[in-house]
Formats: sequence, structure tokens, C-alpha cells
Amino acid sequence: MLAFANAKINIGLNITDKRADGYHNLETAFYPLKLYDVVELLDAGHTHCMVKGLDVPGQNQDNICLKAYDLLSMDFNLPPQKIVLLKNIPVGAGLGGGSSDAALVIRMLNDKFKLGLSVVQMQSYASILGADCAFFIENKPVMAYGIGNEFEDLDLDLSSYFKVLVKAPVHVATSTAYAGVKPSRSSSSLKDLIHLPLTAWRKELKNDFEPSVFGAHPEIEKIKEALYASGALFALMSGSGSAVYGLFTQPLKLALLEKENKVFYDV
Ligand SMILES: C[C@](O)(CO)[C@H](O)COP(=O)(O)OP(=O)(O)OC[C@H]1O[C@@H](n2ccc(N)nc2=O)[C@H](O)[C@@H]1O
Ligand SMILES: Nc1ncnc2c1ncn2[C@@H]1O[C@H](COP(=O)(O)OP(=O)(O)OP(=O)(O)O)[C@@H](O)[C@H]1O
Repeated sequence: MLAFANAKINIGLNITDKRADGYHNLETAFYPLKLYDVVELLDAGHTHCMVKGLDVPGQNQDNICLKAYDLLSMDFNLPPQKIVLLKNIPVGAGLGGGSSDAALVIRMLNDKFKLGLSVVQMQSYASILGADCAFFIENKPVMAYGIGNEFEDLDLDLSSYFKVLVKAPVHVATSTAYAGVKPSRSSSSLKDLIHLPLTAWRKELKNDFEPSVFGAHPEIEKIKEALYASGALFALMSGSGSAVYGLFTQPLKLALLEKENKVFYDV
């Protein structure tokens, strides 16, 4: 069985407070992108993971895909599987690639072995593996709250915009990025602001990770500036970075940015 795990972007991200368990409450919008890892499940003599494509830091045995398998194995009698991951979504980019792979493994195991799990049950398994993992079970635009695993439907369609994603050669670890932010409650809620015309987003929407991540890596801020200078209606760093996206009315090529960065078009 073979399936595709998509990336996400955050459209606005307010970090509202730090919780007693060390995690942070936030308010964000998740939007799925057309940028994919590929996951294949094959029956095998023993369960293991093979990674191809982009380098994933750490050992294959620590891959989050195996954590997803192990989690379901605690409740179901699953035959051993070889999990082949073709990694294409940049890592340490704020695009949720690892979380998406893990959510996809849960969905694939549910289908392949007819486990009968509901969406809510799969979301609750996914939440154990990562804060934003549950989003990838349904993969539809949502407002997210709590630690990023409480959802409200969001009526948002960006399919008419040409989306460009730029990944600087910098790995930003999520935990380091959270440690750099001082949480604060915003006076206006993102849920209201996101329904303003897209041309107002530049002034109204923010990502609370940007000040500290841009401070540590000025080249990421330069990418955002370059996207605006090239005509983006809206540009923002995704999640904890380092990827930055731009929304354009027309297709374009950003040859200068391609020199130093990986640029993905029409995502
Ligand atoms: C930055 C975002 O991509 C925004 O959507 C997500 O919040 C990241 O979610 P994620 O990668 O699934 O995060 P996890 O793998 O669960 O957590 C990684 C680390 O990030 C921090 N973390 C994560 C989520 C959250 N709401 N508060 C946190 O403080 C914690 O230090 C945690 O140890
Ligand atoms: N399948 C996977 N894909 C990506 N990273 C993985 C995977 N499995 C384990 N990891 C570990 O997770 C780390 C990436 O997590 P981090 O939160 O820093 O990045 P991210 O790009 O925001 O991704 P995510 O939101 O999916 O966690 C990697 O350094 C790697 O050690």
C-alpha cells in the first residue's frame, strides 16, 4: 500500500500562553499544501523503516513512522511491516512533514488492517505523537487551538493563488523556536482577521515565531522581504520556520532566491 503525506503552512500564529506541562497554547490556521512525502507499507519479517530522498536527522529506528506503528500495536495485533519513506518535505522547516508522515501511517494501518478507527480516534492517537499531528488526519483548512490539536472548520480556499515556498538552508528545531517566544494574548482574534480581504493580511496577520527566528537567522527575514518585493500579496514564515511562503496572483519564477534556497512552486 502506497500513499502521500502532504505538508502544511500556518496562516497566522499567535502563541497565547505557556502551560504547566511546558507546551504552549496557540491560535493558528492550518492549510494543506501540495508538497508530499511518499509512504509505502509492505508486509515483512520484522518491522523496520527505510528512508530515501532527503536526509532525516537521527536513526531510522527513531523515525516517527515507526512510533506511529508502535502506538497502534499497543492496541491492535498488527503484522510486521516494512515502512518505506520517500522524504521530500524539508525537515526543520515548520511544514509538519514528520507529523504528516506519522498521521498517514495511522490512516494507512487503519485501512490496510481494517481497524475500524473513526476520525476522532485516529486524531487522538496522532495527538500522542506530536502537537500538530492530528491536523493531518483530515487535512482540511482549520482554525487550531490548544497545543494545536483542537480544531474548528475554516472556510478558506487559496486555490486561486500561486503559492511559492522557500526553504533556506537552515534547520530550526521546534523546541528551540518555542523557547525563544514570550507568549502574549492578542487583542484581535486570528479567526476574525483571517476573514478580512487577503490584501489586509500583510498588515494584520503575524507569526509570533518570526521576531526570534529572524533575529537568529536574518537570511530568513530576507526571503520574506524578497517575496514581497517580487509582488506577493502575503508572505509569512510557516510554523517555527525555516520555510517562508508567498501568495501571488500570477505564476512566477524566483531565480535569485533559487541560488541559495530550495524553492517550491505551485504548492
Ligand atoms: C510550530 C508548529 O508547527 C505550529 O503549527 C507546531 O506547534 C509544532 O508541532 P509539533 O512539531 O507537532 O510539536 P511536537 O513534536 O509535539 O513538540 C516539539 C516541541 O515543541 C514544543 N511545543 C510544541 C507544540 C506546542 N503547542 N507547544 C510547545 O511548546 C515543545 O517544546 C515540544 O517538545
Ligand atoms: N518522518 C520524519 N520526517 C521528519 N523528521 C522526522 C521524521 N521522523 C523523525 N523526525 C525527527 O523530527 C525532527 C524534525 O522535527 P521539527 O519539529 O524540528 O521539524 P519540523 O519541520 O517542524 O517538522 P514537524 O512539524 O513534522 O515536527 C527531525 O530532526 C528528525 O530528527
